[in-house]
Amino acid sequence: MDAAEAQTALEVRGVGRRFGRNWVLRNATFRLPAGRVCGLVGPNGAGKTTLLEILAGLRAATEGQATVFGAPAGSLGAREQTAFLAQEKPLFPRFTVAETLRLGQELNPHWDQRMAENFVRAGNVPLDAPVGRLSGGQRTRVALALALGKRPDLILLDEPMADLDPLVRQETTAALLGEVAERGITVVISSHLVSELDTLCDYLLLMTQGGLRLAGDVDEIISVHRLLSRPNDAMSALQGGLPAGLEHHTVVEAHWDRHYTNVLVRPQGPIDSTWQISAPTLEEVVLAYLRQGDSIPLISPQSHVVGMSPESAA
Ligand SMILES: Nc1ncnc2c1ncn2[C@@H]1O[C@H](COP(=O)(O)OP(=O)(O)OP(=O)(O)O)[C@@H](O)[C@H]1O
Repeated sequence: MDAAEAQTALEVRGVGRRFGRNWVLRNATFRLPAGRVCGLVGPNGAGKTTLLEILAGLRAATEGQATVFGAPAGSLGAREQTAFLAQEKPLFPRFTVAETLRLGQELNPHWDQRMAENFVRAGNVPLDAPVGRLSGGQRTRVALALALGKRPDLILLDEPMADLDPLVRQETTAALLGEVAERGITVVISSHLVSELDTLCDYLLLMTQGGLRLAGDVDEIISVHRLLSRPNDAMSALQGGLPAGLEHHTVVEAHWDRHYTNVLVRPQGPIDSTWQISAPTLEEVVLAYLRQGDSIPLISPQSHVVGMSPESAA
């Protein structure tokens, strides 16, 4: 394995999945560098769970290939390096927390008992309590301890915090991020909590029913976008088309309120001085792409897969 490969956690080439006659995922192509915390965002039904299950080796792709640290997804080599946590957190309700961790130890040859125990203790989870009697937050801690105890290089999380109250979610997220940063673990975490993404991840994959729309470093994604605003000119507001003077830029979304025209663009050169220009937040960028499901994809250079043509440049 050469140096460039060693730094790649995931390489996904033209991956698609069909259920019956319906394609739910088509031509997903991206690379995820190792050591990143990657948010996976998209509307209901965009195929996030399907993609995570393919990466975890729980489901076969109908087309394309995915590798995990160079090993084909689903192979023993890939599964040994990967921990997957589904939204339902399947745990045995009658097992105590200690018994659950013991099971983790039995099933995983590289199990780190001390780390798993410390992780549940730090969340005030009693080791002798049956899992079925724990709160949602405590159950999430136990499920995360099982994932971390395996000492994986990659953790795939499917909306693990969706059912937690904001404070517990914040606390659990901080604990998880602390552990993964210390161990250099790569994380892919799907989430609908767009406003919390910037505290969670430093890399982003955004998919809609039309396919992958954004892939890349969060700072890079934000830096190639601008929010433009100027008082409405009556004609363009009436016509509702592309605001005049933006033909050379990639317009992600334009909308008109009573007084202003507001546009999110990927500038392709100087912007006309009639616009007020500001930098968008990650939330503003993500919401615009979610609303405009078919915008031109932005796959950052770091996310390009060698030998595959990027769907688009900035
Ligand atoms: N086993 C299956 N058989 C048939 N269709 C399926 C199956 N699993 C998923 N689908 C369909 O595939 C599509 C994508 O589902 P998936 O769960 O991957 O989306 P998602 O982006 O994770 O959605 P959500 O945000 O609601 O969790 C959905 O339309 C779903 O109904």
